[in-house]
Amino acid sequence: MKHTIEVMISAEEIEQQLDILAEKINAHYANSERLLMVGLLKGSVVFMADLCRRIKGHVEIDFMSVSSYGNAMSSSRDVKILKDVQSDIEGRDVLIVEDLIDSGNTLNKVRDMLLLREPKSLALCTLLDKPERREVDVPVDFIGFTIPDEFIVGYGIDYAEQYRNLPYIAKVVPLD
Ligand SMILES: O=P(O)(O)OC[C@H]1O[C@H](OP(=O)(O)OP(=O)(O)O)[C@H](O)[C@@H]1O
Ligand code: HPA
Ligand SMILES: [Mg+2]
Repeated sequence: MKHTIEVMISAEEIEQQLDILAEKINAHYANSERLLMVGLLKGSVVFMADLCRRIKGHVEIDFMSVSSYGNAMSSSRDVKILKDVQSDIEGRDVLIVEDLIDSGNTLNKVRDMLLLREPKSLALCTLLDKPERREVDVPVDFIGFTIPDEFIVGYGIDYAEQYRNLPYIAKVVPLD
């Protein structure tokens, strides 16, 4: 598809919001002994790298890979688990770190799966939330930005694997 991109959230705005988000997360986990942050590959990698460096105390990171979009622009609803976490999460405080919640299918599936393993607590953090697109309800504890129904790229998020390296968030604008 022929398209262009337009900046939606600048790198400076992301930095500022990460400071606010990290402050909330640090306060929430002030008494936690071994917080485990679980990022969903690949989209959350950039966000995870910036967020985890702002979290205090003993923190571990791990990753899962699930995929529902492939190279398409809409969710297939059929969320596939491609790589599981390496850590045993039973009895742990677990924070899922996600770049974007759109339909909610990805996080809903991951949440259900991780809850079966009986973590001490399970919370969800997303940089971007697109509530207008929600198909399933997911309880989100920490949200960076609530955004309108636009297709987003940058800061880890792709369109057909392109644009993950952008330091800002942009929207994809189709050209005819
Ligand atoms: O709320 P949903 O409608 O499920 O969509 C959100 C998910 O879709 C994207 O991932 P994708 O499956 O494209 O994989 P990627 O992170 O490797 O790009 C995005 O990074 C979220 O993980
Ligand atoms: O807006 C989006 N951009 C990229 N990937 C996505 N997966 C769900 N929504 C999006
Ligand atoms: Mg993607």
